[in-house]
Amino acid sequence: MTVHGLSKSYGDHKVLDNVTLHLKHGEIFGILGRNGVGKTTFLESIMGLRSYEATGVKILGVDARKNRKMLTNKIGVQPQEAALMQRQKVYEILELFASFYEEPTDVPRLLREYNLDEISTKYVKDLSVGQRQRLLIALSLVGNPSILVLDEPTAGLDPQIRWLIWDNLEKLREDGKTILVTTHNMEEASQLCNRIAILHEGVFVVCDTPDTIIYDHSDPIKRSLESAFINLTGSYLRRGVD
Ligand SMILES: Nc1ncnc2c1ncn2[C@@H]1O[C@H](COP(=O)(O)OP(=O)(O)OP(=O)(O)O)[C@@H](O)[C@H]1O
Repeated sequence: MTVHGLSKSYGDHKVLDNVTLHLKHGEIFGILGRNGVGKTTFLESIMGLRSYEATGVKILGVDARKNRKMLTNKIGVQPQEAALMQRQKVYEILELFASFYEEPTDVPRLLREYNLDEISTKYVKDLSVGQRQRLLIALSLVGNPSILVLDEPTAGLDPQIRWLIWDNLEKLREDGKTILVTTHNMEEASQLCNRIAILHEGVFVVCDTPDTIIYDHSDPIKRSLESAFINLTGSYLRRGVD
């Protein structure tokens, strides 16, 4: 996936300023950045969910704007919570989403992998936060996509569920899937991601492996991704934002 010169403004607020990014096949790529910096805007733009200006966005070698329909089947996007019909059962909603695709993933397998099999007959409205999040990720995989795009997939989850999701994402990478993920979790970014880009004031200020970013940008006495992140994006609080 290659994104060239992508810009996005809301009115006169320029959120993304001519950003460029290249994802390698079969990697987990993390996008980090402070709250409100534009991570979701970036993901939703390349997915065609928001308008944008760009010199070029190529996904799986084809122009994303001209091949939107074809790409819909190749990219798995974690649906918004609102896509969940509260009065449907877990397995029903997975089977419904699966019916939209020509070659869907095996629903019972997804239920097992995301520990949803024991609650497959539960109504969506009765699910816990962790169960809902596992269902949303399972739904992003139901079309058997080549590229998976996840916006903060583990936000607000307990360590057990986070680890289950990390394990499953690692297995997907082993299967050759490319995964683009945003996160505020530095452990997740440094352990799971092959490479990371940090978005700050409209541009990616760094794009490299976690180890290189830590080595190049963190304090020598506090070697960590968090220290590198703070050094690259500032330790100040932003008036009206934080
Ligand atoms: N539809 C919209 N109209 C106007 N402004 C918007 C819109 N969507 C987002 N914004 C603004 O654009 C900026 C970037 O928002 P975005 O949600 O992309 O940030 P983010 O990095 O994903 O944030 P977070 O980490 O808090 O989820 C924010 O200032 C936000 O208020």
